[in-house]
Amino acid sequence: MVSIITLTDLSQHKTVQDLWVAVHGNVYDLTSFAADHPGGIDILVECAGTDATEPYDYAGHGDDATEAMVKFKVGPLEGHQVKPKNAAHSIKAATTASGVSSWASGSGILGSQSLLVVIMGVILMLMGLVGKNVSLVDSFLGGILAASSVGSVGLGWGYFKFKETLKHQKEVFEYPAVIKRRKR
Ligand code: HEM
Repeated sequence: MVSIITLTDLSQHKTVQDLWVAVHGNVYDLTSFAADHPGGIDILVECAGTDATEPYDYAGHGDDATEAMVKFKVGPLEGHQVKPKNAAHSIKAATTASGVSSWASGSGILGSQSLLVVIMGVILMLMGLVGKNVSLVDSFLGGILAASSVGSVGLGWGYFKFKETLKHQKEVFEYPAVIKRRKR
């Protein structure tokens, strides 16, 4: 039977000669590995006897580390709460999606505005064709003027919507704070 390790048990193993750390709900005995740790022995000694999940993630460990740590596993840590996987990614996905959808709905409205503008232009041109007091050139210019003003409003609105999308992404990239691993 696998015995659950309490934080008090864990805290008893905090020296170079007896070095345990907990990562993501499991406790690892890194005594034999510490000297070979690519990130250095000091950092392991610093977090020995504690739940080092946060610094572990912060260091940006990859698959090599995940594979290597299996053989050092002692057992599960008591009271570990499993965080929803890829929470940060879900936030990013949701925020980006909302940004994209607002952009998409923006362009949808832009599309209908353009249609409105074309209809207005056509009406004005037809007025020019049938009307006695309006010349074809005047009505055509009127159509262009109306089209460009409505079009500018639409473009301005679309631009602000697009800016919102960028703003969302910036916020997403700012959270959570992750320092990328150095390339070797
Ligand atoms: C639990 C067992 C651990 C194993 C098996 C492990 C393994 C590794 C490996 C293989 C690397 C090289 C980079 C990679 O391939 O990911 C690495 C780098 C590193 N590790 Fe660990 N590690 C462990 C725990 C920790 C802990 C608890 C810390 C605490 C802060 C830590 C801090 C670092 C740092 C700072 C680097 C260097 C990152 C860099 O500069 O590229 N490691 N580790």
